[in-house]
Amino acid sequence: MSNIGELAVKIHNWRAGVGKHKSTQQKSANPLRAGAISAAAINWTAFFDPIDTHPDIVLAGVAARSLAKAEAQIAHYNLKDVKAYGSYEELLADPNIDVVYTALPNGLHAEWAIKAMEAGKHILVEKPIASNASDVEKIKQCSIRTGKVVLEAMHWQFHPVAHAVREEIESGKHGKILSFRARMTLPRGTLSADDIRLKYDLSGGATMDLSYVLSAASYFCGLDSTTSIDIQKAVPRLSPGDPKIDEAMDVEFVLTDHETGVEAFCTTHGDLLEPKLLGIVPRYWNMMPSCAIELEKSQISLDNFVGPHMSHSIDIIEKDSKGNATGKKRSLHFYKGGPKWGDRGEAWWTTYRYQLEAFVEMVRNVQQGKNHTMPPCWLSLDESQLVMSVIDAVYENAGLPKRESRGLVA
Ligand SMILES: NC(=O)C1=CN([C@@H]2O[C@H](COP(=O)(O)OP(=O)(O)OC[C@H]3O[C@@H](n4cnc5c(N)ncnc54)[C@H](OP(=O)(O)O)[C@@H]3O)[C@@H](O)[C@H]2O)C=CC1
Ligand SMILES: O=C1OC[C@@H](O)[C@H](O)[C@H]1O
Repeated sequence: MSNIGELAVKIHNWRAGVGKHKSTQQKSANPLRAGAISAAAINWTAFFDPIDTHPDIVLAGVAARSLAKAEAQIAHYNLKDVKAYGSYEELLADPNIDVVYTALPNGLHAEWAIKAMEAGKHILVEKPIASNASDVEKIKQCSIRTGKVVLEAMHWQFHPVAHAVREEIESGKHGKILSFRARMTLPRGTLSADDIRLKYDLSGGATMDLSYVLSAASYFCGLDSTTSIDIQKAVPRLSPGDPKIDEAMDVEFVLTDHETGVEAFCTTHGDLLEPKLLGIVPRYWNMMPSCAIELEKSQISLDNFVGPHMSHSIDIIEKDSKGNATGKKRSLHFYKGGPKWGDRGEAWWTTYRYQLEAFVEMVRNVQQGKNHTMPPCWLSLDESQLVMSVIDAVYENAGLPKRESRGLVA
């Protein structure tokens, strides 16, 4: 799957002429020195590529469980001045590394996020940040204790598209939210049978991997500490090979804001192995992740909320006084700008590049003792934990065991 993401970003970069920006990018006098824990397939897309166009961070190391694998990834991407480490511990022990990115299997995120912070590193952790909400609490406590930055790489929330749609909703001009729908599917055949996403011991499952749909419900419906979450129905399609793994999950839930009394009825659909049409044709045409938000006065649809840098559509259709859709449609596009980034950013920045911009700024703020100065856009651990608690509740309602982190002492 990560290879498809890489191909998509390579096509995007080629179309947008990003190579020119990479070759002319000047680095600051003392850039942050970054290391990757694991030679994961997503490393280039989510971390190495955005580093190339950021002035204040360089890639300095890649660690894998074997030195040969780390060296192979460095050679594959022709990375210059990057050290290979034969274990994650070695990279964490290196004082030359300031910040770490990790795309380990989900069940190892919490353990290595904590180890990284205890080794004095700031860390960007792939989504979902942990196996369950109580492990996010352990990450949070460690971040407070060590004073290190930790950020869940929920990259789409850093893109101007997310902010523009949320601003429309929060403006009040469309009335209250009535319902929310989101879907994301991978056609059967995209994942190999031994993929980490299909292993319970590594905290796999569709609800975990496609946590984007729940994060979108949370982000657009304004889930916060004043909201209650009531899962009404969670229907999994179980893996024939492992009945603890949800290949797919359909969820219906209500988010109630106790301050405003607003109830948002949410439905999400995630499928890691969407059955082929007639058992033969992979449904690639369904792959575009989408959201639909029904408000009192309008319907907002957002296509490709996960990878909006490639292309996206935001359509706002007005409703008449009876609540029926009129033909009046407004279409928006946001490749840069929006309510959070303003003049900052470039139309060719990927979601990952926006995310890196925020991460580096937060690390610099903390290094300068400005712990409460936030980047234009941020995702707090409290927000990550709330989404993780929705994931826990979904598994409970579906009658499936909560995912457990590996290697974490209670
Ligand atoms: N933000 C995004 O767009 C995306 C995010 N992701 C997230 O990134 C993470 C990794 O995904 P992806 O890159 O596709 O995964 P990969 O399978 O390619 O990489 C996982 C890495 O984990 C390491 N690892 C350590 N222990 C184990 C173990 N017991 N079994 C298997 N691997 C192990 C391996 O590292 P080593 O190199 O040391 O052998 C491997 O390279 C997931 O959390 C996923 O949700 C994935 C794709 C897209
Ligand atoms: O962006 C993504 O797309 C598909 C998933 O399997 C992957 O883990 C995810 O982050």
